[in-house]
Amino acid sequence: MKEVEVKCPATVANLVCGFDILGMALQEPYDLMKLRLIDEPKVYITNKDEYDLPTEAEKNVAGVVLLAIMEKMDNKFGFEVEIEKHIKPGSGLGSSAASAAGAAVAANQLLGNIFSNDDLVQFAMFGEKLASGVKHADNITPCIMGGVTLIRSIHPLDIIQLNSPPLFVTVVHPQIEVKTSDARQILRKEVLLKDAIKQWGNIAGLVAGFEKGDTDLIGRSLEDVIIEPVRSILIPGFDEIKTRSKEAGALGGGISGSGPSIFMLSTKETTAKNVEAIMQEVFHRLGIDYKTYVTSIAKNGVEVITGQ
Ligand SMILES: Nc1ncnc2c1ncn2[C@@H]1O[C@H](COP(=O)(O)OP(=O)(O)O)[C@@H](O)[C@H]1O
Ligand SMILES: N[C@@H](CCOP(=O)(O)O)C(=O)O
Repeated sequence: MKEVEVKCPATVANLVCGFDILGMALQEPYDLMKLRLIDEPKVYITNKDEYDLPTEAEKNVAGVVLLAIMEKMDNKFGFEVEIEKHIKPGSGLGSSAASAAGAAVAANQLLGNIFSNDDLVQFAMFGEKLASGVKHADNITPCIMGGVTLIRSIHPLDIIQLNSPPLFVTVVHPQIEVKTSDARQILRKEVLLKDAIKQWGNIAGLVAGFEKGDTDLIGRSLEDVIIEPVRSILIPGFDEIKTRSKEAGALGGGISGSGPSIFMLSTKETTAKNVEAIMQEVFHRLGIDYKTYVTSIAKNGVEVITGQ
């Protein structure tokens, strides 16, 4: 029986100003997933974690991605899936994307790598549509390809992999769930021209900063005048963490994906650890359980650990 095991990284989508178009993969946390090819054209899902996610293929993001792949291959086979989740659903750390991207990459490995990265992103977007109601690729693309990625367009798909200087990423995940679908519904549908001008200046600055390895430019460009003012209201301690982290030397940061996680970028590990201490102090004082990570940008996306 053909089987593969993959490691599926967490991702930070948006990178503050790039709503739905920018994202990066993290070294930590990550999910594990095992996939086996079976003769029956069905998807059987087993959860090996505490999150009680749906096991029906149509309700699990990994399941819908595999069903899409099976349909493309005329339903000649099926899959058994074991998901061991360490990225809590509704974290803003791309939990759904890790399963969607992991399923696409693992299935491709079992099928002899017949699909391109663009094909895998297209398949994985079925999972994001299920999780958030909308096809967006800013988590699944860095999850599949690693590093920092830009989605110039999803119709047609146009992905640009960006360079990045070595940076430390400090993340705090307050243990409250914010569903991406809810965090999208509260957004205003229209944008003022003056805000749009500021935002596209920041996006261009951020992309240029990553490409040139200009960390000061990255820091100056980590500003969001459209989404953050609305969503940050859902995250206790957000303003204090951002202000104090920058005072401690972080380049900047903001909401990870749709929240509630917050991330900050630093050039030095000591700064990243000081930022972690600030995050811990704030959530401890607020009496909210949390998890923190001091990690870095993952060069690789979903990795095959064992199997053919
Ligand atoms: N394999 C899966 N992994 C994570 N979430 C899943 C999975 N399958 C279905 N879901 C659903 O997707 C939603 C979580 O996705 P989302 O709100 O985008 O959170 P995150 O920001 O952590 O990706 C939850 O409603 C969860 O039940
Ligand atoms: N661009 C999306 C990203 C959602 O990321 P997640 O990690 O919260 O699933 C959005 O901001 O809605």
